[in-house]
Amino acid sequence: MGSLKNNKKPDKKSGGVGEEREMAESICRGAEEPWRVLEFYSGIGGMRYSLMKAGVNAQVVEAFDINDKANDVYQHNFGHRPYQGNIQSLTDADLDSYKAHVWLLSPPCQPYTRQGLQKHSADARAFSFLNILELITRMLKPPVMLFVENVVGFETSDTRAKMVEILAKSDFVTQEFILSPLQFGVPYSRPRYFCLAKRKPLSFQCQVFNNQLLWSPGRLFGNNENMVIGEYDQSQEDWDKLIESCQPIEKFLEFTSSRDLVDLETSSFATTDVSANGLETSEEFVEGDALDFSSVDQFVVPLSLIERWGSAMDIVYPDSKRCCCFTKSYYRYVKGTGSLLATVQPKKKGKASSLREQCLRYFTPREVANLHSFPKDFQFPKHISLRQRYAMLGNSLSAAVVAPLLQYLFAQPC
Ligand SMILES: C[S@@+](CC[C@H](N)C(=O)[O-])C[C@H]1O[C@@H](n2cnc3c(N)ncnc32)[C@H](O)[C@@H]1O
Repeated sequence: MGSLKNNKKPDKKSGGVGEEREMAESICRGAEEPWRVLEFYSGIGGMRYSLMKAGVNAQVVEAFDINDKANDVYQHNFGHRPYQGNIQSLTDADLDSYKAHVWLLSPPCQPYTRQGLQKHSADARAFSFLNILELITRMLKPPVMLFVENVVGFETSDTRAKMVEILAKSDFVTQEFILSPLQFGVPYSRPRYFCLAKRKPLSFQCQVFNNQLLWSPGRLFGNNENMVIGEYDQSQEDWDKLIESCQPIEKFLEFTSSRDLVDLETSSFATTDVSANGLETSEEFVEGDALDFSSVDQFVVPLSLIERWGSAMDIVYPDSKRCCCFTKSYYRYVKGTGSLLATVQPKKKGKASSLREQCLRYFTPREVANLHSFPKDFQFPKHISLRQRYAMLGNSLSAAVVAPLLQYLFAQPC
C-alpha cells in the first residue's frame, strides 16, 4: 500500500465512456486480481476489519485520515500508516492514480446527529465528503462500487440527497439500509445508515431493492449459518424476539466477575469530582500511559457518579441481550453515552435495587471492540490514553453489520 505523498501524480490521459465500460466489464468477468480499495475516513480501521471479515478478494491500496492518533492505531494493527491529510484537498488526478475499483467511506457524523446542530451539508465537516463525491464525475477511472456509513439522520439530510444525485449522474445504482448489530445476533444497539452503490453495468444480486431504504437484512444475505438474521418489521414484539435471539453480553466481556473489583468505599475513584452533566473530572482517568489496562479497578463507576447520575444510567447485566450504543464520549459522560455493567446481579434487576450494591463498572475498550465485532488481535498502542481509546471506538463501526453488507456489495449476480 503506497502513500499518496510518495506517489507521483499521473498526467491526465484521454478517456471516455467506452473506456470506463471496458473497465467495468473486465471487472464483471471476475478477474483473479483483487479489487483495489480506498478507505476514506479510516479511523482505527473498522471498514478494513469488515472487509477482512467479509472474506472478499480485496486489497486496501490506501487509507485516509486527518487524525494522527487514529493513524497510530491503524498503523499499529495493519502495518501501514494512512495518508494523513484533509480529504478535501484530494484531486481527481490523485484519486485516479490509485486505480481503485471500490471506495469505502465513513465521513464525520456530527452534521447529522440529533445532539448536533444538524446543519447537514452546510456544516464544514460535510464538505470533504461532497467534494470527493464530486470528483467522481471528473475522474478518468472512477470507482465502480461505493460503500458509505453514517448515523441515522443522514438519510433525511441534504447531503444524502446530493450524494444520490451525484451517484445517479455517474451511472450508479444505490441501495440503502438502516441496520443494527442486534439484527446480526450481537447484543448491541447501534443502528446505522448504509448506502451501497454500483456503477452500471454492474448490478446488485437483488435488484428489486434498487433505490430503496431497507430496515431489515431480510433474505438479502442468504443462508449463512453463522449469522442470525432477523426477518423483523418494526413492531416492538418483533424487536423483543430479535433481542432474545442475541448472544448474552457475558460472551463479550473480558472481566466476567466482580471478584477483582476494588472496595468502592476505599477506592480513590469513589471520591472523584463530578461536574454538572456527569462530566468526569478526575485526572486519574485522563492519561493512559500510567494506567494498567489489565486491571478492572479503573473501570469501576465512582459512587459520587452513581449518586448523582444513577437515574440517567443505562444499566445492563452479564445475561442481558442488549446494550446501548457506545459514543465517543463514553467514560467522560455517563448520560446517553453507553451502558454500564452491573457486576453483582441483584434479586430484582434495575434501579429498584441499590445501584451501589450492584458494583457498576464501565465496559472496557476491549469489550467495546468485542461488541463492534473487531478481531481478537486488534490492539491499541500503549501511548493511546483510555479516553482516546473510547473516543476512537465510539467513532468506529460494527464489523458484524458491515461485513455481510460488503459481501452483498461485492457479489455479482449469476
Ligand atoms: C466517523 S469516523 C470514521 C471511523 C472509522 N470508520 C473507524 O472505523 O474508525 C470519521 C473519521 O474521519 C476523520 N476525518 C474527518 N474529517 C476528515 C477530513 N476532512 N479529512 C480526513 N479525515 C477526516 C476523523 O479523524 C475520523 O477518524
